[in-house]
Amino acid sequence: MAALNRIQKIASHLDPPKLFKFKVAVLGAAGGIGQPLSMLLKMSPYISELSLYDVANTPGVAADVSHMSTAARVKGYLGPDQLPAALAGCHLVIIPAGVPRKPGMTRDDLFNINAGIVRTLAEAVAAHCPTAWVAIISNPVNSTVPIAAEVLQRAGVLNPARLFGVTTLDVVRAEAFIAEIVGADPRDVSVPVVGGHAGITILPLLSQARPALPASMTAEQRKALMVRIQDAGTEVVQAKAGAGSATLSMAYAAARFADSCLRAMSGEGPVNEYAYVRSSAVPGLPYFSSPLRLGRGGVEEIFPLGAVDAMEQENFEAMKAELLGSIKKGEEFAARGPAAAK
Ligand SMILES: NC(=O)c1ccc[n+]([C@@H]2O[C@H](COP(=O)([O-])OP(=O)(O)OC[C@H]3O[C@@H](n4cnc5c(N)ncnc54)[C@H](O)[C@@H]3O)[C@@H](O)[C@H]2O)c1
Ligand SMILES: O=C(O)C[C@H](O)C(=O)O
Repeated sequence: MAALNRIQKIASHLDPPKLFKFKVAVLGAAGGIGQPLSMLLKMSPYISELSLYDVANTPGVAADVSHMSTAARVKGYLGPDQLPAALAGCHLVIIPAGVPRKPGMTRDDLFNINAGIVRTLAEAVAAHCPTAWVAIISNPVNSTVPIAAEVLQRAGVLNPARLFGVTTLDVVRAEAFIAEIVGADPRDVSVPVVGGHAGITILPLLSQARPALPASMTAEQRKALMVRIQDAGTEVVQAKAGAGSATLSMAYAAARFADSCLRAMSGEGPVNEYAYVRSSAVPGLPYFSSPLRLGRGGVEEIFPLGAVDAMEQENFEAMKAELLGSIKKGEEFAARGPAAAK
C-alpha cells in the first residue's frame, strides 16, 4: 500500500515528485493491463521516462497518458522496428504482452501464443537493455519466466537477481480476502503467498497471516479461503465472461511491484517483496515464488518459507510436480530455438 499512498499523494499534488530518474518500459502497453498500468506508472515519482510499447494502438495510449500533469515523460513505440528505441537505456521492463484466458481455459492453454511473444521480447531486452530488471506478467508465468531466463542466459546476460515473475496479484488478493474476514484495513494485513502462479501452485500461507485468521474458522473454511485465493483469477475470467481476465487489479499489483523495484534501485533501504524467481529455496524446483529482499542490485536474499501447517504442507507436496512440469516446458521451448514459436 505504500505504493498507492505515494501515488495518491502525487496525484493530489501534495507531495510533488523529487526522484524522477528511471526509464521504465511497458511491453504490451495498449492492452487491458498495459493501459491502466501505464497510467499508474505515470504517477510514480521514480520514473523520468515511460516507454510504452505494443504492436497496436500505442500512439493513442501514449498521447492520452502523456497529458497527465506528472513528471514522467511518455513516449509511445509501435511495432518491432521501434522496440530497440523503446528499450534503450531502460532500468525496468514490465511485460504484460500476450493473450489472456477465456472461460474454460487454463493459463497453460496460453503457452502456444505467449511463449513465443515472451521469447521475442526477452531477446530484445538482451540486445538493447541487458542490465534492466525484467518483470514478467504474461501467462503462464510458471513457464514464461524460465523461457526469459533461458533466452537471457543464451545471450550471456542473465542476472537471476533481476528477473521476476510478478505474483503480486496473488498477495493482493489474499490481503483483500483476509481483510474482509477479519474486518481489518487491507493495508494492515500481511500474508505470504509462495510457489507459482497457477491453480494449486499458488500457495497462500494462511497460518502466517497477520492479523491471524479467527480461531473460530474451521478447517473447511480455511481450505475454502485457500482455494478462493488459488482460483481468484478464474473467478475474474468467469465474471468477465469472455472479455478477458484480471486487468485493473493486476495493474494495481504491477504498479505496486514496480514501486518496490524502483525503491530498491534507488537504495531506499531493504525492500521486502514476493516474486517468482530462479531459486534454490525448494530443492528440485529451480523457480519458486518466495518472500525476498530487494536491494540496489536486485534480489539480495530469498527468505525461507517458515513454519507451515498440515494443510499448507499437503498443498506444497501436491504442487511440486505441476510446477516442475511448467518450468521444464518453458526451458525446453526456449532450448528448441526460434522455430518453436511457429
Ligand atoms: N501475472 C499475473 O498475475 C497476471 C494477471 C492478469 C493477467 N495476466 C496475463 O497478462 C497477459 C496480458 O493480459 P491482458 O488482459 O492485458 O491482455 P490484452 O489482450 O488486453 O493485452 C495484451 C496486449 O499485448 C499486446 N501484444 C501482443 N503481442 C505483443 C508483442 N509481440 N509485443 C508487444 N505487445 C504485444 C497486444 O497488442 C495487447 O495490447 C495475459 O497473458 C494474461 O494471462 C497475468
Ligand atoms: O487468471 C488469469 O488468467 C489471469 C491472471 O493470471 C490472474 O491471476 O488473474
